[in-house]
Amino acid sequence: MAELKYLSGFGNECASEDPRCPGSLPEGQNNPQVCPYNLYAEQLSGSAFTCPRSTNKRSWLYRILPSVSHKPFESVDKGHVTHNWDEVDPDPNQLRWKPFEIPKASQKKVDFVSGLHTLCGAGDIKSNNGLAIHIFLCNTSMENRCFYNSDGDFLIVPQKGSLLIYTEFGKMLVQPNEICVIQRGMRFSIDVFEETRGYILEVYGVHFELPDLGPIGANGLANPRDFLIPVAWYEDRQVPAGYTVINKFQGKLFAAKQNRTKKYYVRIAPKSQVLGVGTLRGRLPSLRRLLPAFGLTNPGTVSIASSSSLKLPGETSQQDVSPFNVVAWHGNYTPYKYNLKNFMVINSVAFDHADPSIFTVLTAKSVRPGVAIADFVIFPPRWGVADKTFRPPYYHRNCMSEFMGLIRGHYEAKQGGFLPGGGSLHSAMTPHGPDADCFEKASKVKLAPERIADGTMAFMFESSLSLAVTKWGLKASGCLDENYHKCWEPLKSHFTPNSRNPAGPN
Ligand SMILES: O=C(O)Cc1cc(O)ccc1O
Ligand SMILES: [Fe+2]
Repeated sequence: MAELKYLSGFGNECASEDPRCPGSLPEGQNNPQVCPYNLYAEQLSGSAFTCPRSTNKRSWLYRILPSVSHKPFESVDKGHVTHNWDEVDPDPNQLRWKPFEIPKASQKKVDFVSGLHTLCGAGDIKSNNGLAIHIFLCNTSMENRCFYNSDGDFLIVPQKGSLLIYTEFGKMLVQPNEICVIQRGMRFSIDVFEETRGYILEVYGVHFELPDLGPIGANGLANPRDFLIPVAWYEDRQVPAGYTVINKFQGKLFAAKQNRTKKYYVRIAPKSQVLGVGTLRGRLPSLRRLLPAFGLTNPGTVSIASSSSLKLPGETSQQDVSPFNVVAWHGNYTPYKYNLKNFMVINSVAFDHADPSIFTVLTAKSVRPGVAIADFVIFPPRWGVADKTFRPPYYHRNCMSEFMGLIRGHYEAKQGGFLPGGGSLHSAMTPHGPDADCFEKASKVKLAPERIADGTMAFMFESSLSLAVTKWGLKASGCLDENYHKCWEPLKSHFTPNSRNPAGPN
């Protein structure tokens, strides 16, 4: 596959034309009476029209057919997708999952959508407040079907296998150690190349932002220029077997077939005699302009009908068409991707363990200052240099809920048991921290500058909401590690009431 091109800059106002149609973006206005190349103009609003400029998000898409060209949506099986946070009784225990099992392609073909499994979540989809964490486990590309989410934004973290994502804005290749965000309403279809696994953080009603930097200054953490946006790409592809648009709406799945433009037939009124077929893509006004082609000069004598009963012999009246028919777009509401290797790590260079908020890549803010619906936090490779310090994560209890996943390598707070493709959940105020082995090692080790987490990448979805685990998460996944709590059992008292031992071995 030829290397894909991208635009760059987080939240930028971008503009892109498929090079096959130069000049396809209207000049100086959004809604010309007739768009270049006779495209349709369609706005995708990602914020209320009236949001302040700093949070206002919308894009204009110039496309072969508007998205509204589809048959009615019908409810379909939602598999393991849920927004029911009362499926099982609450469980405050530390939870850990072994790597979630990917179905074998030889046994069952599963694509990204049918491979979605909701693990936990909280909040309310209908009032646009909350989040869900899903695991995707698939082995097959989405074939002539795309997906869009009416409920929220998807932050997708591939862990095994690359994702080639077709979107209305163009194509993105997202490999493990990269992440992408597909915002609410954007249609996408995913090709995979092997048995593929990853994590999704879905937030309802808000969009991800870069965290404020405060005293850090103007640069650092995830820099805006490293966020990549696809360039316009279209296909004018008819799918005789039917193209299916899948929609997640209020937590349930629906499917609709997407129609090619109805053909319009020109007849002489009142005899209903079909004279000929009009353009495939034109709108009615432009069809009227075609009338001279049928030798008709007086529009008063004709009517234009779309009824398939007027079909000419050999004509099909409707065919299904790819939704990736956007020839050009402009705006600031787009999908984007980011390579985690570009994260500029800031950390303690003197002593003590800083809070993991220093590793925040993206945040989805709540209305309470400093309190996130969800943060996406990573634990990237870096130097550990803190003097006289217990360097691994500290023991703690947190009013926030912490879901962790591992893309590759191992995590600094655990010697074993937390594996790539697995996960852990430490709920609100549930105690957790380094396992016994990790504590013993880190409190004895001679401190010197050391590389931490080289070749590894753990991450955390941290939320101010109290997360409920689903039935799939607790039972059906079959991956829950019943022995997780045992990793802290060997922790022993080192209390020496008669010796203060202020600085440990150093
Ligand atoms: O629980 C965890 O492993 C995540 C975490 C890491 C860290 O460095 C400090 C606090 C914290 O919750
Ligand atoms: Fe923690």
